[in-house]
Amino acid sequence: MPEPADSAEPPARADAPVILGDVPGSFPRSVLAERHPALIRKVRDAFPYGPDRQRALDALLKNSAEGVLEPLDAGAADRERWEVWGGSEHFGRSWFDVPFLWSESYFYRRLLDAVGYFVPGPWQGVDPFRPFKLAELDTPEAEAELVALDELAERPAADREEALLLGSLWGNRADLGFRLGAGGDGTATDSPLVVDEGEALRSLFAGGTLCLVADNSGRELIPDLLLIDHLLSGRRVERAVLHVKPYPYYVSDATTADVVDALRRLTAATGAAGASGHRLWSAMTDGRLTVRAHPFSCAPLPYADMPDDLRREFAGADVTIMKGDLNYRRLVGDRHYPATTPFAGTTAYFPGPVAALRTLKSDVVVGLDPRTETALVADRDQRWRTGGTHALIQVRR
Ligand SMILES: O=P(O)(O)OC[C@@]1(O)O[C@H](CO)[C@@H](O)[C@@H]1O
Repeated sequence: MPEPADSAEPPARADAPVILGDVPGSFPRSVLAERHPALIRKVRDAFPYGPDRQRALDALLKNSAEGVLEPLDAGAADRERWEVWGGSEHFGRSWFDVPFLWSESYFYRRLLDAVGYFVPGPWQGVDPFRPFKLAELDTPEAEAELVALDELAERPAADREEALLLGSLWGNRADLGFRLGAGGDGTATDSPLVVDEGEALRSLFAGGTLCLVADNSGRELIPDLLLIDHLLSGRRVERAVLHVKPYPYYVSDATTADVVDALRRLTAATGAAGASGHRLWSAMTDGRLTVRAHPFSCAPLPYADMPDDLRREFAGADVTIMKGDLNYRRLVGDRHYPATTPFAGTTAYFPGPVAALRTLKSDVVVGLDPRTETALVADRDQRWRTGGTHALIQVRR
């Protein structure tokens, strides 16, 4: 088992400015000013909420555009948690003036309030994003991806592993929040990875424990589960822990209910996909695959601030895979780093080997070779950072 790394903040982290939402024309500002109102409209259209919920959605729309951040209601079970997570510092300020990670995360928490997710009543526990997540599982594209597994099953295990790893990586493009905005530029193809440390990652599959910190449900979670099945059934890992969100978040982020939906989708399939689904189901029932929904998974903070119990959990893993853009921002810190800042420095605090599998959908990136950065900028100015057209695999042992 690796020794816990030094938790002191590396200089790179402390020096780079935190990303805020206040710069006109910036990506964060477009998320707060355009994606969030679009999301409210979408959720409103998807459910016949009554007048009280409609009014609450109107209030959120207005507050998030021109108001200030306000504490959660007195009765909210997590009111104090949000104070500790930074609320006491940020409440009373504009949504645009606090760290982007903070205001964006708080928006999702407030959206759940507006739709009555946490309070007793007819809408308690009803995931406002569920219709979109379910629709994803039912597309011809999702079907084609499952059918393709039959052919993959014929290939040598090492090839299968590489394909499944890339499937899990590119599955991260399946992000419903991202599709609400100007994000994808429609030219997304599987371009060469801007950093490819896939081999280093695979060398860490040595029969121990894998933590996979999931991102989106549907067409990202299915390939994540297929990768886990491959690793468990080939004894590449002995045990896998899948971290999901304790409540709906960032539109399509996976919750336990989404894991069950994905497993049902797989077990209902024929051929290799169905077989995988049944193996995963058994792995969950016999404890080789466990699902965790830690409250910190929805925290508006970088993982450098993780609580001790979660730190111990990651310290006990032989490798932790962080999926997706948001987890990347939280892993390295949501800051304006020079793109060539070493990944190892920004993740030195992490208590064990850690890997990022991410398509690039926000400004943050570290660990690029200077030539790669120059070529990317020459080709598409800074759009490569946010367009979802590029991806990376980075590892810190
Ligand atoms: O974590 P994911 O699903 O890969 O991407 C989430 C994300 O791209 O969506 C937001 C915009 O809607 C970004 O701020 C955020 O990082």
